[in-house]
Amino acid sequence: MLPLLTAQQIHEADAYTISHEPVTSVNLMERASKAFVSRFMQHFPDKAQTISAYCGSGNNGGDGLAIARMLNEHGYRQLNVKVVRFSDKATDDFNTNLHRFQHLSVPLLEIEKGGNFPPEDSAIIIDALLGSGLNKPLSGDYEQLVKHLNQLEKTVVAVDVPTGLPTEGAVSKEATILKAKLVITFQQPKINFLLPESGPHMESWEAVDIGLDDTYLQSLNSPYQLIEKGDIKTILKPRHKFSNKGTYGHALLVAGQAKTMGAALLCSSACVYAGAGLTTVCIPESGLTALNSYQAEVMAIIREQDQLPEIEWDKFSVIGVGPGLGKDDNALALLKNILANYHKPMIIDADALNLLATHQELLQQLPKGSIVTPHMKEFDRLFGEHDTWWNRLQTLKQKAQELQINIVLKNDYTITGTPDGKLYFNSTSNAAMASGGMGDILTGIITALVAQKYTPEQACLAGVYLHGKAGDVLALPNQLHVVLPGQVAAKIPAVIAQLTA
Ligand SMILES: NC(=O)C1=CN([C@@H]2O[C@H](COP(=O)(O)OP(=O)(O)OC[C@H]3O[C@@H](n4cnc5c(N)ncnc54)[C@H](OP(=O)(O)O)[C@@H]3O)[C@@H](O)[C@H]2O)[C@@H](O)CC1
Ligand SMILES: Nc1ncnc2c1ncn2[C@@H]1O[C@H](COP(=O)(O)OP(=O)(O)O)[C@@H](O)[C@H]1O
Ligand SMILES: [K+]
Repeated sequence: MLPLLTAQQIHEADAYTISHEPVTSVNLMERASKAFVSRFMQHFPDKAQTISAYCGSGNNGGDGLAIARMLNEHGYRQLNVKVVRFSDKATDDFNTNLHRFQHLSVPLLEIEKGGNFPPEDSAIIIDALLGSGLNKPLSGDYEQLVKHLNQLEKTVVAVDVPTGLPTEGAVSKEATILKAKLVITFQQPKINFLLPESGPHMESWEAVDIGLDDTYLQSLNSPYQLIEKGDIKTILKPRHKFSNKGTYGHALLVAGQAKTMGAALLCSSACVYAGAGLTTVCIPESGLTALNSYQAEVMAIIREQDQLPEIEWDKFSVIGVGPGLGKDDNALALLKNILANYHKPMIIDADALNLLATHQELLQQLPKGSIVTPHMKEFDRLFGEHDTWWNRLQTLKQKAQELQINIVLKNDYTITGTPDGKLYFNSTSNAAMASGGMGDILTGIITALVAQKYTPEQACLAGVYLHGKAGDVLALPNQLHVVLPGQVAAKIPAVIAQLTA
C-alpha cells in the first residue's frame, strides 16, 4: 500500500529523510532530478529534440535546472533554459543549481516580472515553474505565462506537479493550470492526480522513487492509500484440496426486472466466476429462461408481482441487492424485507441505492460492515450534491465512519471508504470499461468474495482490483476501446490465478 501524502506531509518527509538518512537537501534534489531524467529519457530518447526548461526560483525550479544540466550531460543538445524571476525570493538549492549551471554552454534566459515572453520554438517544454509549494491560485505574471504556454500547445512534461494544480484540496474550475502531457512525479502520485478534476490538466502521470524514508512515510498513517498488486496478493487465499462448494459460501443476489434482466444475469454470472460456492438469484419468472440459458450454474428464486418471495435467510452467506431491480413499490417492499430479516453484511448497488436515497431512514438499518457501491451520481443522491471531488471525498470518509459501512465510490480510480476512516484508491481499470452493466459485474464479484469469507473490507479492495485488472488484461494489450461486462466476468478466474501463482 502506498500512503498518499499531502504537500505538507511530503515536505516533512523530505526534511526527515534529509536529517535521518542523512542526505543534504541539494543531494536529495539531485537524486530526484536524476530519477526524473532517467524516466524522461525513456519517453523521449531522441536527443535531437528541441527542449525548453521553464524554471521558477523555488525548489521545483531547482529541479528544473538540475534536470537541464543532466540532460545536457546525456547529450541533449537542442536545450535551453528559461528562468522565471517573478518572485524576489529564491531557495538555496535553486541558487546552488543556478551556480552549477552557469559554466555550461546551454542558453539560459531570464524572464522578468511584467516583461514580454520570449518566442518559444522548442517542441518539448519541461515545466519546473511551481510544484508542491503552490499555496494560492496562479495570478498576475504566472497566470499570464501559463496561459501563453497553454495556447502554444507544446508537449509539456511537468516536474512533480503541473504548475497551478494543487496537490490536494478542491480544484477550482476557473484555475489556470499548465496542461501536461506527462507528469513525472516524485515518490507518490499526488491525491488530486487520482480525482477526475485533474483530467483536463494532465494526460498521464508516472511516479519515480526518490528514496524518502519508508518507515516515516508509513508512520504518518495517512487516511489516503493507493492499493498495489502486492496488497491484493496478500488478501487472496488459496483453495484447499479437500474443500467443496459449501466451503465457498452461498450467495443470494436480488436483482432484475422484465426490462433490466440483463443486470441480474450479469451480476449472478460474475458471482459464479468470482468463486462463490453456490449462487442463487431472486428474479421475476420472466427472466428464468434467459437465466438458464445464460448461466446454467445459477439457481433461481422466483418472485411474483406484489408478493414477497419466501427466502430462507439462514441459507445464505451474503446477499447482494439492486442491479436492475427497479425503484417501484415492490422493489422498496423487497428491500425493506431484506433489511428487516437479514443481519449480516450485505451489498447494495444500483436501484437499491436509489431507494436508500429516497428513504434515508433505511441507511441506518444497514448491518454494520455492509457495502454500498455507488457511482458519482448515486453517491450524490445518497449523501447530497458536491461541487468538487475533494468535498465528495471528505463526505465519503465521514459517512463510512458514521454508518460503519464500506462505501465503494466507482470511478477511474475507484475509492473505497472503510468504517475506520481510511480511503483506498484502486490502481486498475481503464476507460474501455465505461460500458453499461460493468457495475453489475463488480457487485457480483464483491458478493462472491464475501460469500468466500473475505472480510467486507477485503472483498471491496480485492473485488475492485480484480474487476479493473480483468478489464486491463482484456483492453490494454490491444488498445481496445470497449470491453464488455460479460467478458470481464469470464476473465476473473485467470486474473485470480495470476495473482495467486
Ligand atoms: N528537498 C526537498 O524539499 C525536495 C523538493 N523537491 C522539489 O521541490 C518542490 C517544492 O518546492 P518549494 O517548496 O520550494 O515550492 P515550489 O513549488 O518550487 O514553489 C516555490 C514558491 O512559490 C511560491 N508560490 C506558491 N504558489 C504561488 C503562486 N500561485 N504564485 C506565485 N508564487 C507562488 C511559494 O512561495 P511564497 O510566495 O508563498 O513565499 C513557494 O514556496 C517539489 O515540487 C519538488 O519539485 C524535490 O527536489 C525533492 C526534494
Ligand atoms: N473511465 C473509466 N476508467 C476506469 N474504470 C471505469 C471507467 N468507467 C467506468 N469504469 C468502471 O466501470 C464500472 C461502471 O459501473 P457503473 O457506472 O455502476 O455501471 P453500470 O451501472 O452500467 O453497471 C465501475 O466499476 C467503474 O469503476
Ligand atoms: K511543475
